[in-house]
Amino acid sequence: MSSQLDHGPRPTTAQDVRVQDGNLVWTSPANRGDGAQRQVRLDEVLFTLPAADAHAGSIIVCLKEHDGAEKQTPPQPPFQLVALRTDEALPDQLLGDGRGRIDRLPDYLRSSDANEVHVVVSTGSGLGLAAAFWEEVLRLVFALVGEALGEEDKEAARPSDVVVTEDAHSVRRFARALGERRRGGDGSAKSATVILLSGDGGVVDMLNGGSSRDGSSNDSSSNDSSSPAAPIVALLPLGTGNALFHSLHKPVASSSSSPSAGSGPSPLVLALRTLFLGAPASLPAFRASFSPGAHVVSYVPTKADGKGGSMLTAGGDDADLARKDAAVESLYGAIVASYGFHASIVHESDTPEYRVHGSKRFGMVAQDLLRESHPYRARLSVRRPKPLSASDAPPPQQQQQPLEDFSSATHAYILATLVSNLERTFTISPASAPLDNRLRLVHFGAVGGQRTMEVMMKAYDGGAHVGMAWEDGDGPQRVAYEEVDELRVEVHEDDARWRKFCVDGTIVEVPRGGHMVVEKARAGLLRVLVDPRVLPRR
Ligand SMILES: Nc1ncnc2c1ncn2[C@@H]1O[C@H](COP(=O)(O)OP(=O)(O)OP(=O)(O)O)[C@@H](O)[C@H]1O
Repeated sequence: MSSQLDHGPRPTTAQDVRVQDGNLVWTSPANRGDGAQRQVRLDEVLFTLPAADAHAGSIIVCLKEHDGAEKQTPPQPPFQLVALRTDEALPDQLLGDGRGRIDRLPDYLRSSDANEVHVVVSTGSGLGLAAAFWEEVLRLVFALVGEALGEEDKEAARPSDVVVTEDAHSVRRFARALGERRRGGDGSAKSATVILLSGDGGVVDMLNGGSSRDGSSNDSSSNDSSSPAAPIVALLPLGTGNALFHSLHKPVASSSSSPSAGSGPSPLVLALRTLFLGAPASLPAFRASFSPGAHVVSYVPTKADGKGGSMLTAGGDDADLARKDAAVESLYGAIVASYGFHASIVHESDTPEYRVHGSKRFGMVAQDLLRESHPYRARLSVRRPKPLSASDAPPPQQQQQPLEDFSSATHAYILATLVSNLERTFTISPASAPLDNRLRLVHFGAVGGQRTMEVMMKAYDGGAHVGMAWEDGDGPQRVAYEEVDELRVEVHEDDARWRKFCVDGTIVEVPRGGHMVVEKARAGLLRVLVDPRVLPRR
């Protein structure tokens, strides 16, 4: 795929531009004869730009998306970039609610001798729309912005390169090469921004592929400064769950001023606004360490040679897949580390057959797992945060709290997370706020398929599962929810199917008696671009 940007779309001239019922309405001179008005929802407006060739005037850039476009006849492109040019004063509503005006290319998007801007197009993510989004939207937005901002910015607004993934290791390879360049030691290291057209997997690959540092830390206050050298990732949510994106944008996702016009900006609209109007922040991360013998489990198509180890034991037609393992000692994550029901769903739904169903794949596999309702046998221990002293200041001696065992020997759900949402509408940790760098545990015991289902459904109800408590034959039960500094899970299962951990979608299997320890990593491994409205107030 070429990294050359040609011209952006020629903007349509718009007159009588106004806001009406949450819509941006205009008349186009070409259509004057039919008197027809055109409109987009205000929620579809990305931002405005100065018109390049005039002292006055503006370009309004919008993104329309079409559900099920591929099923129409003839098939429609799923995205349509709309650019309007007007010489009129803009309605005030165009500047607000996350819509802004770009008068200068932000530093983090300038390709120069001092800064690289990379676009990573992950063709295997989600429903496979990343390449179309790059070609039909993002490439053109960069061209529009460059043209609008003048000659100097036009050059700077060309991304340094575009990486299109060819296999499951492409992003890691890219991250490793980026890390090596940046650690070159010749003093020439550049800052870098990586625009990820992917799901959460792209972030994990960036965290694990590029880092050479020991990032573990028990110091929860160490997130105050992000290293200026840490690369910035910008998220374009083209995966399935997009947990990190939805969690970072949750406070601004439903703040639309135009309730009459729809349900707020789409994730891709929010993402494009953040890309051009955002601010970098240190990305909170954890480190999951595994006992000896642990290995990452992945599957590769093997029609060609038929080799590769044991086949998937559950989750669809597995005839064309072979397992490919790689030893692992530790992994960084920014989203979730889990054992039990969640890890099993992620593992068993990650087949080509299930992937075509988008986020529905999780529910499909969940049904089977709920029927089985396996009681996961493991020892769970947590290290709780040290209570603040009366003066609310940390005590002078920063001694750790002890690891404490949970009494139950069987479990349905053990999940530690740094984010609020695993999908846009699935709120696993309602107390988590963007960038708060607090690790929270959600846990419940082996309570049976029916009750597990009820707990999960409550998570779709804004995270109402965290207060649930009930009585059953084994006595009082509840969904435990608390902040932890460290989590340790030691697995006592004979069948390897139930010895899977999940770290941000990566599946790790341990031998019987093996364990995973999760603790916060120190700040500065990566930075992430966020909507400035979610930055902590100083
Ligand atoms: N061309 C390709 N061939 C094989 N695998 C690919 C290719 N491109 C990307 N992948 C892999 O596909 C996976 C996509 O994961 P990613 O997290 O981006 O999407 P997702 O799983 O659909 O979304 P989410 O993790 O947000 O639910 C990654 O493991 C990536 O390495």
